[in-house]
Amino acid sequence: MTDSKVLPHLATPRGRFPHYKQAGELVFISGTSSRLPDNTFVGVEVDHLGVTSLDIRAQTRAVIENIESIVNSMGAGLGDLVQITTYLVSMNDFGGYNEIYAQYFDETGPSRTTVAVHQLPHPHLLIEIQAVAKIPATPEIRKQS
Ligand SMILES: O=C(O)C/C=C/C(=O)C(=O)O
Repeated sequence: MTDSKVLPHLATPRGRFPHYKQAGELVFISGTSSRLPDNTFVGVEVDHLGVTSLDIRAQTRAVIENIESIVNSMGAGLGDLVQITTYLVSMNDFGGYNEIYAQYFDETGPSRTTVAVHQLPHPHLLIEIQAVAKIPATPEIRKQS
C-alpha cells in the first residue's frame, strides 16, 4: 500500500509534496521545519530595529513536535521513528540541537545522521529534519488511506 498525505492542521508544504508518504509499514516524512500553520517560525525574533535572533533550541523542539504531530495523525508516536536525518545550517548549533534532541530520544531511538548544509528553504531556518517511521498497518491506519 502506498499513500501520501497533506495534513490540514499543519503548515502547508511550500511546494508540491506531501507531509508524508507511506509505503507498506514504512512512512517517509518530508523535511520538516519549525514553521507553524500561520507560516510564522518558532525560534525566530525580530526586534524593533529589524535585528533577527534565531534560537536553535526552540527550533529543534518545534521541529520534533511538528514531526510528532505527523506521526500522531497516523495513530503512532515518536517511538515509531526508525531513522532521522537532520540538516543544520551551522555545526555551531550542534550542541543546542543535541541537548534538545536528548529530551526526546536516546540510544534506543531512531538511527540518526546530522549534516550541515549551505542553506535551508527559508533564511530564518537553522534546522530541518526528515524522518522515517515504521508503523504496523493496523486497520486504523488502513482506514486513513
Ligand atoms: O516546510 C518548511 O518550512 C521547510 C521544509 C521544506 C522542504 O524540505 C522542502 O521544501 O523540500
